[in-house]
Amino acid sequence: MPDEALSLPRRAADEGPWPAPIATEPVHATIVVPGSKSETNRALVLAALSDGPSRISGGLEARDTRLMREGLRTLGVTIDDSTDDWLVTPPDGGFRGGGTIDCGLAGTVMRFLPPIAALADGPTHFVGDPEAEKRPMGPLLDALYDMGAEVSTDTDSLPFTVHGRPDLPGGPIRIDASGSSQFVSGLLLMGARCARGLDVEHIGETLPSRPHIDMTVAMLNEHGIRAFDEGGTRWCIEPSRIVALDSVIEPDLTNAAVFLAAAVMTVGSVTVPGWPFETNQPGDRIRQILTDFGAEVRLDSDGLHVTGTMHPRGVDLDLSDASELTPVVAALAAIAHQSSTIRGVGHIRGHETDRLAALEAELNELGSATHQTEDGLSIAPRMLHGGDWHTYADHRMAHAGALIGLIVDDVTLDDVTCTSKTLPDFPGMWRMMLEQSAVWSEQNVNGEA
Ligand SMILES: O=C(O)C1=C[C@@H](OP(=O)(O)O)[C@@H](O)[C@H](O)C1
Ligand SMILES: C=C(OP(=O)(O)O)C(=O)O
Repeated sequence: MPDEALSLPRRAADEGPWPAPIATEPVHATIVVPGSKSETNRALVLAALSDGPSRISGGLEARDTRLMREGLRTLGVTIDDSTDDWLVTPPDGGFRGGGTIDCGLAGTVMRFLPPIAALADGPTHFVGDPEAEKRPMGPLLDALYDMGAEVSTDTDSLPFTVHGRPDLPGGPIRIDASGSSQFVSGLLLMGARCARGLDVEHIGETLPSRPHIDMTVAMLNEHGIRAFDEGGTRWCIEPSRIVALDSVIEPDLTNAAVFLAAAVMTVGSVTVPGWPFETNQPGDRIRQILTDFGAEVRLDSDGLHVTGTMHPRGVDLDLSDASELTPVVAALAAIAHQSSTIRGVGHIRGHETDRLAALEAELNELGSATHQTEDGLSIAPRMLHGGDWHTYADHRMAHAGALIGLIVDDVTLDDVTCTSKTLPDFPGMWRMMLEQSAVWSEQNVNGEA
């Protein structure tokens, strides 16, 4: 179980059932979204593997990134995160074994740190939340074994122990990454530190979340590492030092999605400042998705602006590249005026929870006609009603429930504190969004009078 010291402060008011606040007027708000989880955890890992100290600015302060920092500290990395600019100093004499790393429910921690532990001078034990023990790990653990590390595990999932060696050979690896792109990213991030480099070939039928692999390759390039991407399913990395580099983290575009979707839910408008014009984050796909629903979407130097429409359309989307968006998209689809189909996301049965089963169960509990397909969901328009919404410890299930609760009376989440996985204070941000909307409404009505 997670060490209490690792939990972010949770507000007593947010513990226990959380009645999702209703939007008494359309949402009109500007929401500043904290740093990207995916970029923050890659930047931390690359800084730890680099040839000198580096700074990370705008890093996300949330449970997943805190677990990553604690995990790296266990491996001997020094991280000063007492100010907003984190200073990361790699260990002098190589990575240190002998510790236990808590992965919580963080995919990036459980998939990015075992490859680094494989370079350590002793064994590292990995544990996680009970839900984390259901997440796929087998292909990555097999790959570590093929690279020259010993791995002890009873179940092919958490908990397990990686017996590292500083002279890890590496070499050619064949891996089925159809369960998670993070297997590939985790290997590529440390590949240059293997004695023979790494030659990773994906041998599965499908490869989800490809933009996240592109993000890994792009960040490796910035650190002076060339990962030759051969045909999109094979990546070759020469052994080399990893050049230390200061980095600035973009806002988390996937976390922004729930706030932007609030504009569509309530026929209001939301702005997210600092939206990058160019990015490797798959969350950027939300711009096209909300346009498909019928929203007006505009990107300018002030940020991304979304204005909702009275009659949101149904959508037909392949979300394999941006599967993290599925819960928020499914919530919107449930209130759209035509049927929707979401495809290409079978692997999210192995995310924080089985998201297809969870969305089917919770949406139908509120009166929806949602069905799982082999690789996604079909959602037909129905009038929704209030009820209990289970979050299954999944932050994005909480986002979906909160969204529906904006326009459907009496939706109560069993737990909202799970949102601290990637946002330090989602309930506070949600309340602030509604408070801003009330002020906007008052000013607007007064302005018109
Ligand atoms: O590498 C990353 O930062 C991520 C990759 C994706 O994982 P999957 O490929 O398992 O979907 C994504 O869903 C996850 O939220 C973050
Ligand atoms: C799938 C997700 O997270 P993780 O990094 O734990 O895989 C997510 O954030 O939607």
